[in-house]
Amino acid sequence: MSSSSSPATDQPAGGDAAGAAETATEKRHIRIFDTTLRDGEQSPGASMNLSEKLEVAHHLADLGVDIIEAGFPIASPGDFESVRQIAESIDKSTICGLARCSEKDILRAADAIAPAQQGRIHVFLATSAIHREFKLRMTPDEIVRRAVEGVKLARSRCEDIEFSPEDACRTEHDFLCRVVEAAIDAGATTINVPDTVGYITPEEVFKIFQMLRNRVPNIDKAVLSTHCHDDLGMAVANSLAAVAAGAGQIECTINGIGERAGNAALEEVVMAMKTRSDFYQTTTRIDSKRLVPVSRLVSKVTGINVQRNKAIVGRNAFAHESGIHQDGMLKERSTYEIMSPEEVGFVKTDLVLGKHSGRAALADRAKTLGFHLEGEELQRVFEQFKVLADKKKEIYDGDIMALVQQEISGKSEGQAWSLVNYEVTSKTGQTPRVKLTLSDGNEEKSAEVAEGDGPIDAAFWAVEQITGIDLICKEFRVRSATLGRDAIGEVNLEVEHKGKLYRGVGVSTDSVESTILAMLNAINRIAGGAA
Ligand SMILES: CC(=O)SCCNC(=O)CCNC(=O)[C@H](O)C(C)(C)COP(=O)(O)OP(=O)(O)OC[C@H]1O[C@@H](n2cnc3c(N)ncnc32)[C@H](O)[C@@H]1OP(=O)(O)O
Ligand SMILES: CC(C)C(=O)C(=O)O
Repeated sequence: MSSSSSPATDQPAGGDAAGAAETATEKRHIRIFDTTLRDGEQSPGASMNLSEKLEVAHHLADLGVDIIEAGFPIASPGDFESVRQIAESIDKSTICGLARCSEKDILRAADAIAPAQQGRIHVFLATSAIHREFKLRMTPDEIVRRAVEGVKLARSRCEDIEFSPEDACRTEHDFLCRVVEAAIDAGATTINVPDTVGYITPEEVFKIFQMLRNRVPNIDKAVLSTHCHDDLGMAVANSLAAVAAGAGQIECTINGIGERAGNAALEEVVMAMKTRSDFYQTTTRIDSKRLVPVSRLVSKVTGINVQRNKAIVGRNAFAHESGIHQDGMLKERSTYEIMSPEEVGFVKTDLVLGKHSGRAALADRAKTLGFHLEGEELQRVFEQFKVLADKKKEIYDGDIMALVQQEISGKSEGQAWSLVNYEVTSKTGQTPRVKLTLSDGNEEKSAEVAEGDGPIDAAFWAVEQITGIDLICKEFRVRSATLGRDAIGEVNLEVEHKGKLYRGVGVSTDSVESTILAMLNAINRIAGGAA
């Protein structure tokens, strides 16, 4: 797609080695608005606890994200608290809270972002005929009045206001122009144009943005933003079409997680604009070398795996399997590689850690993987590292990531159950037996059970008996964190308790122990109120 705002060069495509030259045109800065902690968390089963959200927010700020949508403060006290704490502790990015067009939502969002150096309130109200008639039951005039009131109230509490006409891409053009003009007059500084249901095509997005720029008289007073869902697999293409038509902000999530099929993937839109800056003529503040570590972190804390062939961050994204490709790569990498693995943060490991490594080497390795370990946190991970190093000869990056993730996920509030010791007996043809001792933080409690189909089932019974918390296991996944027979086994659980879903993760070289640790992680989330 070509346009006056995105001049394509007439150079041959193919990166530096192919000789493509950049034009002298000044590049447009595109703001990256990350909504992993809000829309991303709306992925079924992806809820994060407070410490996980804080960790992700710090990584997003280090990555260079301009705006972090930290949550929907009216949704729950936990959401409010996480937005407030993120606003309090991050000054490198703008911190944004979402609100419906209602007084209580807007005031709650304003209070949550109040501590931020730079705060934003994001007010939304659906505008399409389907949403107006069936969901909101409001007339077009009422929609305009509510949008104006909402933006004005938000603006009385904060300078930086984003307004989203939800389902904008299915809204009648005349009405969309009317709402957008009114919202800007009321004080909106960013106008986001969401494709809420992932219905639109790139050509149509391009025309909508062009139409808004041509028809809304005050459009220059606001930054235009795009927010695309991936129901038809076009979220990234649509976001880039919006940029080509003049959008100045992209809303996206790490790994493309989000409601239903997800949102536009941050790493994909960023690397498309970077690799094809000759075409898009845009820049971002994103430090691309941090993309892989942040992708791994989000995958770990949400329990949503990244598919192997996922663009940019998938394990196979830079793997060249076939002979002709390998031959080309050996002769000249740019024959088959349009960007380098190092550029997006894949690291080559030459330092292998083991039982003789100290804190400095561990902290350094963790830093390369994107984690800043210090103080008590470093000490706790170091202790786990030494226990592991006694069992395994060599400790790989995957092991370190698994230990750090366990540390982040384990930091939940309130009473914390922990494993003291266990013994398991399992023989062919006999019911397994588990002797288990846990600590609730004050005292140790033990149980011995002979029940279940196997040692893992027996461990479930024993944990339930001691904690008094009933769990229905909905999903149980074991994967090895690294290669080799002595690899760490990582257990990811999804359990139901009183109708709500909770996740848990546990890592150990022993799969029964990983299971018990994953159950305790889920139980501590239940106790701490984080799904
Ligand atoms: C497109 C998006 O992704 S928007 C963000 C979606 N995210 C979420 O919904 C996650 C968090 N949500 C929640 O925790 C809850 O839905 C809450 C706390 C916000 C509201 O809960 P409840 O008060 O029980 O309302 P419920 O969810 O059943 O229904 C939503 C209500 O908000 C109204 N509403 C929806 N959008 C808006 C809006 N932008 N402005 C004003 N009202 C709205 C609906 O019409 C409905 O009102 P009604 O109950 O009078 O029919
Ligand atoms: C709140 C808005 C921006 C949204 O998430 C959507 O429309 O998908």
